[in-house]
Amino acid sequence: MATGIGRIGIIGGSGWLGAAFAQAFLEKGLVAPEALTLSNRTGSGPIAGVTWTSDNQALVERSDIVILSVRPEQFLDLSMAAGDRVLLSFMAGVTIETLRARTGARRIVRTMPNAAATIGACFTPWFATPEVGPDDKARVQALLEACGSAGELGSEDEIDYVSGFTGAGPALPALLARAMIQHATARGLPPALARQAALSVVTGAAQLLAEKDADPSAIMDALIGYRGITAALLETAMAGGFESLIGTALAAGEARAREMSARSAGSGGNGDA
Ligand SMILES: NC(=O)C1=CN([C@@H]2O[C@H](COP(=O)(O)OP(=O)(O)OC[C@H]3O[C@@H](n4cnc5c(N)ncnc54)[C@H](OP(=O)(O)O)[C@@H]3O)[C@@H](O)[C@H]2O)C=CC1
Ligand SMILES: O=C(O)[C@@H]1CCC=N1
Repeated sequence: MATGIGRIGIIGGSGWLGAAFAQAFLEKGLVAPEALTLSNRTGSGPIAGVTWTSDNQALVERSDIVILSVRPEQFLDLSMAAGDRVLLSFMAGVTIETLRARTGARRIVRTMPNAAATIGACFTPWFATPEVGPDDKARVQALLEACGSAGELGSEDEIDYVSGFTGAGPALPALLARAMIQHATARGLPPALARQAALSVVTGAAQLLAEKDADPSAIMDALIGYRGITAALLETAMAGGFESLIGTALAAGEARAREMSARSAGSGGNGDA
């Protein structure tokens, strides 16, 4: 192995997540440029000093850990045999069974990062098959922590749940910010100021909630305790079903992840390629 982490290959290394993790590995000194191989269909990309290829099997041969970061539908057109390497998948809705059937891998880790990986603020849950030993689990944890934090899940089933949760990342907070911008603009605030106000509310809240021991309920209770404006706002949102709607949305994300998993299953295997 080139370093304690080993040689890393990222299939889809020029994509949103693949490039974010590749940059973070290099910036944190976790992986040396000569130990990092990235692929896409053109065999070239914007990250310098590493090896680029369009040959995914060549990438596999140069790697100890292979990260799969193509879109689920692109995976169905992709051919590679992982052998004994650790295969770490970022893909939503592609099960361990499908990964095993299509790549021959047995040491498989499914993960669910999100778009905040680009700013190193992504929490990535992961689940590993029993064949992944403690040393490789430690490597996986270190690789994922390059873009934020990470934690092991107890079952693959939980990956489908978190796909619409951690995987969606900024999506629900962005919806909240947009709803605030739309309301404030309709109320007559200048659009630029409405945008600045809404984004500062959401990003300021994120920073407060990132404080150690921050408790969303405690923050709400403290503000409701004034029995004034925030109490009116929060109690109206809760009485209107805000929390139950968030639950319904998360359940819809989970259901879609399961549909995608079912669709990708039985798509055929070429693990001996
Ligand atoms: N983006 C997100 O927020 C999240 C994404 N995910 C999952 O992560 C995975 C990657 O997503 P994301 O980074 O957003 O996707 P992108 O579309 O940004 O990246 C996909 C990458 O795959 C490359 N690619 C496509 N086909 C092949 C191939 N046959 N061989 C090698 N490379 C190929 C593309 O390059 P080119 O077209 O040049 O070949 C591109 O670099 C997806 O499966 C998604 O479900 C999970 C959670 C959150
Ligand atoms: O929405 C998606 O399908 C991808 C995977 C999870 C988050 N983004």
